[in-house]
Amino acid sequence: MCGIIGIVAQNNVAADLYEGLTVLQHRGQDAAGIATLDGHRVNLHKGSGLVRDVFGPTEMQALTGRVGMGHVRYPTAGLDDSSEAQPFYVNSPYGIALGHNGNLINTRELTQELFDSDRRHLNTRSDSEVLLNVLAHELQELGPASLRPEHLFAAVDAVHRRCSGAYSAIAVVSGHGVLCFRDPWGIRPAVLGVRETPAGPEYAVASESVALDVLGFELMRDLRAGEAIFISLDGQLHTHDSPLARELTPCIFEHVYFSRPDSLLDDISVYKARLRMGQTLARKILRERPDHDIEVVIPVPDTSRTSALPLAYDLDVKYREGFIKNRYIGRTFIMPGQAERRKSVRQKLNAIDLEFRGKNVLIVDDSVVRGTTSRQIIQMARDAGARRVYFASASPPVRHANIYGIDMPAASELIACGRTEKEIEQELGADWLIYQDLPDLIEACREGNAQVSQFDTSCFSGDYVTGVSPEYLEQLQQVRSDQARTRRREGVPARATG
Ligand SMILES: O=P(O)(O)OC[C@H]1O[C@H](OP(=O)(O)OP(=O)(O)O)[C@H](O)[C@@H]1O
Ligand SMILES: NC(=O)CC[C@H](N)C(=O)O
Ligand SMILES: [Mg+2]
Repeated sequence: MCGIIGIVAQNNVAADLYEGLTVLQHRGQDAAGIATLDGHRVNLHKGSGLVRDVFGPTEMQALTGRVGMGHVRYPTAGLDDSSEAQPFYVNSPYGIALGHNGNLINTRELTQELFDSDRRHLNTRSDSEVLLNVLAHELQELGPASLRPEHLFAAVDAVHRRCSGAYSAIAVVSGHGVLCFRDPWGIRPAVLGVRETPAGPEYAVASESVALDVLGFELMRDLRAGEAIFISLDGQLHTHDSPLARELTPCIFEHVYFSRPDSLLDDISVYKARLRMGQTLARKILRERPDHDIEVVIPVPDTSRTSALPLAYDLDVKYREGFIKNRYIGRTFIMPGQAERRKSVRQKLNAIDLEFRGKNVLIVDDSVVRGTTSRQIIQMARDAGARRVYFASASPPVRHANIYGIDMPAASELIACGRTEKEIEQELGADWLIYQDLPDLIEACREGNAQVSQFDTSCFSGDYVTGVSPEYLEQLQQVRSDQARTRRREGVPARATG
C-alpha cells in the first residue's frame, strides 16, 4: 500500500510534500520520492528507505517549485529496489511524473501493447511505469500543443478503458499542473483538500485525510470512483466523473490495518470503524462462550489497540498493555521478506510478564495474515507465564491473495489458506482462536457511511470486483511469493513480470 500526495501551492512546496510523506510513512517504508515543477523543469529525487533517509538538505534545496507530488512505496510488483522507487518520469508528451498506489492486474498485456503498438519503452518491471506510459500515450494521441483539462480527462478515461486493477495516482504535468485519478471502482483511497491563503486557495490530494490535517488543509471530500481532478498552475480546480465509473468498492483492509486511525476514508472514520470491530467481536465471543473465563484483554500494538479497548469493555474484563512496542521499529507486515518480518516481531514487541502470569489472557490483533506475529506473540505470552492463551482477530481469516496493492501475492503463504479455524488455532498454538465474521466487519465499516454499499473484501472472500483470471493469480504467486523473491535475491532470474 503506497502513499501519495500532490500539492498546488502559492510558494515552494517541497517542505510540505516531505511533511505529508512522513505522515503517510505507515503506507510504505521501502522507498520515497518527490517531483516538483519549476517552470517547465521537473525536479525529481527518489531512493530506497524512509522519507528521512532519502531526503537531506541538499536534495530538498534542489526541489524548487510551488507544485509537486510525493510517494512512499510498499512494493507489490516488479523489483523491491531503488530503481523502481516512484515517481516515474516520461519526457513525452509535456514531461510527466507519476506516483501510484495500487496494483495493475493486466501489466503483461499492457506491456506488450506498449512495445508493439504504442512504441513506448519501459525500463523497469513496475506496473506503475506501465500506468504512466499508458497515460502518456493516450495524451500523446490526443495531441494538442495547448493542453486543456478535457484532454487530460479524456486520457484518464482511456486509462480506465485499458488498465485493470486498482489505482489511485497523482501526476505532475510540466507546464500545466497536478492530475489525480481514482480507478473505476475506487478501490484505493484518494482525498481532496483546500488551504486558504491571502494569495488564494491552495489544493492538495492525498491517500489519506491525515496528511491534509497535518499540513493545515481542510478536507473537502474523497474522489469518487473513477473520478479525475486537475489543478492547474493558476490554482483552478477541474473535476471529471468518468462514464466508466462503477459502484464505489473501497478496500476494507484500509480500515482493518492500513490507514491511520485519525483518517477519514470515504467519509468513514477509521478509528470509529475499528472501535465497532471490537464491539462486534465482543458480541461474538459472548454469543459463542457466554461463560468464558477471560481475565484480561491484551492488544498487539499498534493497530489492534483501537479495537481491543471496546472489546475488553464490552466483555467487562480488564484491558492491559501487556506488550510494549519499540517505537523505532517500523511496521512488520509491510517488510519485504519473511525472515526480516520474523526477526522484527521479536525486536519490536516485548512482554510485561506480570500482566500474563497465571492469567487467562485474550490477545487481540487486527488481522492474522501469514501468522508471523500471532505465532510468536502466543509463545511470548506462554513464556511470560499465562495460564491460557486465547487469540482474537478483528478481521476474518485471510484466505486469498490480494491483487489490489497489498503484498499478499501467494495464497499458500497465508496461514488460513486451506485450513479450518480449528487447524489454524492448532498451527498458532492458541487455546482458542476467534475471528470476526465478514458481515460484522462490513457492517462495522458501513455504519460510518451507509452510502458505501460494498467493499473490496477479496482477501477474505475471494470475490475480486474487477474479475481476475486464474492465470494471473498463478503468475503472481510464481513471481512474488517469498520463495520466488529469495531465489531472485540469490541470483536465480525471475520467470515472468508481476
Ligand atoms: O499475520 P502477520 O503476517 O504477522 O500479519 C499481521 C500483523 O501485521 C500487522 O502488524 P505490523 O507490525 O505490520 O503493524 P502495526 O504496528 O501497525 O500493528 C498487523 O497489525 C498484524 O499485527
Ligand atoms: N502498494 C502499492 O500501492 C504499490 C504500487 C506499485 N504497484 C509498486 O509496486 O510500486
Ligand atoms: Mg500489528
